[in-house]
Amino acid sequence: MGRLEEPPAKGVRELYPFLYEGRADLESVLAEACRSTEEKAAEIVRLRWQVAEASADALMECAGEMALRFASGGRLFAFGNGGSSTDAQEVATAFLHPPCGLSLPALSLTSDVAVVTALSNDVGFDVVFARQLAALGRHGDIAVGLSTSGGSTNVVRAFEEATRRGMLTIGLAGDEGGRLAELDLLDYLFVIPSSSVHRIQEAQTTVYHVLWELTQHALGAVPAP
Ligand SMILES: O=C(CO)[C@@H](O)[C@H](O)[C@H](O)[C@H](O)COP(=O)(O)O
Repeated sequence: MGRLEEPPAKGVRELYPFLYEGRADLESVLAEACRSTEEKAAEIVRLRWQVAEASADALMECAGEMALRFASGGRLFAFGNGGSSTDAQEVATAFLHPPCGLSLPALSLTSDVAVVTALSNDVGFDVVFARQLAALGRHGDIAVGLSTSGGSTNVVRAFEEATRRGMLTIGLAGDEGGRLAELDLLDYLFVIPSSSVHRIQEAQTTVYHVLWELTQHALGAVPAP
């Protein structure tokens, strides 16, 4: 990989003089930003290796369980807050409308603004996912919850509801797993060992894309990864 030490300075000062107003140090700031970008890229590679090494067997086993659920008519429900809410949407989209392989029934519980706001307004944000699972979830379905801290109450409550309903429960968390790890509630918990919310979110994409690929393979829809 080429080094990123040099800032993209050529012509920048001429093209965007307002950027430099009152910022004599901007070039060194840009250089530092480039260096730090390279370090972050290296960190995300390291984290992905760590989670792959620590969880290879669990990922394969989990994907096998997911394939069994889908083959028996199960559906996947994904949920999370903030950046994890859009990750939940990507999880659902990847399973429902993949670039190749089988289209599988999957829904994000973060996507319907009317449902999310009504439940939050009328009942409380803590139950925004649990209430949806109480209405939609059935024995044999799959719950995928993402939380970088592992501590969001609405994610924990959703998993409690999913467990009551006999759903397969799969959590993605960061750091040391937070409350999701402490509660020891889940069938599978994949932890990204970082305290950076952004690095955790980046590594979590790899976890759920690998789960997607292994599940499709277990269903005979795509070749072995
Ligand atoms: O980091 C971002 C966006 O990248 C934030 O929006 C972040 O997702 C939000 O603060 C969430 O509410 C954090 O919740 P959680 O991941 O700890 O469950």
